[in-house]
Amino acid sequence: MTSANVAFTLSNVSKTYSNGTIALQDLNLTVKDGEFVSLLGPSGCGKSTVLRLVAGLGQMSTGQLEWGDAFRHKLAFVFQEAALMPWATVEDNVRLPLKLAGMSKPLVKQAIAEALALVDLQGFEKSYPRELSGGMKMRVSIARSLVTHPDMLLMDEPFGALDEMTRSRLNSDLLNLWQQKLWTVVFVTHNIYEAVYLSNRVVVMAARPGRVVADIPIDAPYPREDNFRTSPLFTSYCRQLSDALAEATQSPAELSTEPRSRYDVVNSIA
Ligand SMILES: Nc1ncnc2c1ncn2[C@@H]1O[C@H](COP(=O)(O)OP(=O)(O)OP(=O)(O)O)[C@@H](O)[C@H]1O
Repeated sequence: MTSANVAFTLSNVSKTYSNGTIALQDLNLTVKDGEFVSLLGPSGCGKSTVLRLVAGLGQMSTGQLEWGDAFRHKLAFVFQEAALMPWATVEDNVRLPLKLAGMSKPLVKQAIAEALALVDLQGFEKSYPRELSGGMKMRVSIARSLVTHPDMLLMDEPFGALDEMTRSRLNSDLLNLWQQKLWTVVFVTHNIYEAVYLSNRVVVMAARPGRVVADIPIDAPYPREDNFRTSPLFTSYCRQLSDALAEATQSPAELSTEPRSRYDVVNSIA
């Protein structure tokens, strides 16, 4: 892989919080420009810590983060909670990052309109969060992230609190947008089906200490139609991830020391 198509590399990263919790130990991860990578793993395995370190929110204890040459790394973070200002309209919520950046008024108006169109919320500019469904609130939150035209989305379980139907719809819409906009996406989830449906690669992590235990490419073409979700290929990837997760929840003593090779895992599909 040339450095030109690398978005970022985390090398030998460890993170110990001030209370002594070892959140990550010796974690290595390279994400390519334009890739959709999911981080999947049990609670507490350090998925959010990885995202925060990539976003520059907090310092690693050891190791390094290197950005690829061609990558502009204009980042946007999307959290599980929509975290909208309840007293502000949809457009005022989406306006917030632009206001903080001091953008001029005509450009702001256009940027808000574009961001709301991307998430299919035209016509809801004057609505308040209390008038919206959970899925719509999450769309507003995503619009607020997209309004600054990021290259990379760091998404921390953005659809974890939504019902299955809404999650599935937002998954499809996110994939369509990703294909149009050529973002690099790092997506944290607990949900195997979501990870398989969305990703080029799923990185499985284990806890205590947080580390990578499997790195599984999802070799299925895009666009991924709804029938991908019911295909034998989809089921076999879900099974592999389920096995890797079961391994991830074993105690460290029971695990092999090397991460599973992505090719070993792919070869075992049949
Ligand atoms: N600010 C902090 N101070 C101390 N410990 C922390 C802090 N943030 C996270 N941790 C601990 O670090 C470990 C990894 O946390 P992290 O939130 O990264 O995991 P996660 O895989 O994202 O978990 P979840 O899926 O539950 O969100 C956990 O044991 C957590 O309790």
